[in-house]
Amino acid sequence: MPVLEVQNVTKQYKNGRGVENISFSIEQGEIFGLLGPNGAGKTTLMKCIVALCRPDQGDILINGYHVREQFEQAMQSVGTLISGVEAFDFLTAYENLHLVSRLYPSLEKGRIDEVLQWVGMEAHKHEKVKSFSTGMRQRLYLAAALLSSPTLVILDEPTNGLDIEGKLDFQELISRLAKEEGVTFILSTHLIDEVERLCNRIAILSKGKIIGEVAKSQLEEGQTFESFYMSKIRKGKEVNQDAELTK
Ligand SMILES: Nc1ncnc2c1ncn2[C@@H]1O[C@H](COP(=O)(O)OP(=O)(O)OP(=O)(O)O)[C@@H](O)[C@H]1O
Repeated sequence: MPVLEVQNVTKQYKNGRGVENISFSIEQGEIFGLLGPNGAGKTTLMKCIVALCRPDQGDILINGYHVREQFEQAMQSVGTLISGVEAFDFLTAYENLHLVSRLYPSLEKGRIDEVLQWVGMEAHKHEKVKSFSTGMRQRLYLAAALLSSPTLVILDEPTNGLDIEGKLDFQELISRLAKEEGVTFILSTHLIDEVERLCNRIAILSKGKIIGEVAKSQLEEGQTFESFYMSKIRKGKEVNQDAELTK
């Protein structure tokens, strides 16, 4: 059974933007990259997956549970880092994670320290979040996403604001969790080197639609995720230009 199934999902905002008829599924242990230009619909789709946004049509299943009808069961094994979801500034890193941990009564003692160590924030755990840099906040959000030992982790531009070392540490952590613990990841990012390094499959969103999907194993000789991405984006532009000309 796939960890995540997105079936014909459409979400249209009042201004007509959003995502249209999106379908894909992800198997356990995959690192799935969601790529696309600014405004393509990546965050919207991720928000739909974790029910921060209600699709107009379509179904989303996590480990076989319907996100809409079986929300609690579906979300039990999900960790998320989605733009726009903030920590409490007036609490420390540890206190913020402690607050999140109350959602998961069966967490082991010491788990907060463990995830803080993973993301390199142990030394700052008793500092208030209001004094944190963007990168430190991002590390804290990642720690929160991993706190409950989720089997599916949804990361929206997770290395935004991280320094070089932070990025590399993060990439190592994701690879390790996927390989050793079988954790499944969906990752949206604009950093193509991150995609090449981490992802085993990608989907390309453009103007709310999927215009390409490929696994690393399906790439032709000499082809990279970057060249696949650029070929799809260029093709999309040509199609749009042709449509304009025939209007
Ligand atoms: N709450 C909203 N109300 C109206 N339109 C919205 C809303 N949120 C997003 N949009 C629009 O929907 C489209 C998709 O936005 P979304 O944030 O999902 O894109 P994205 O691929 O995550 O972009 P980026 O790479 O810039 O983060 C954009 O055109 C955006 O302007």
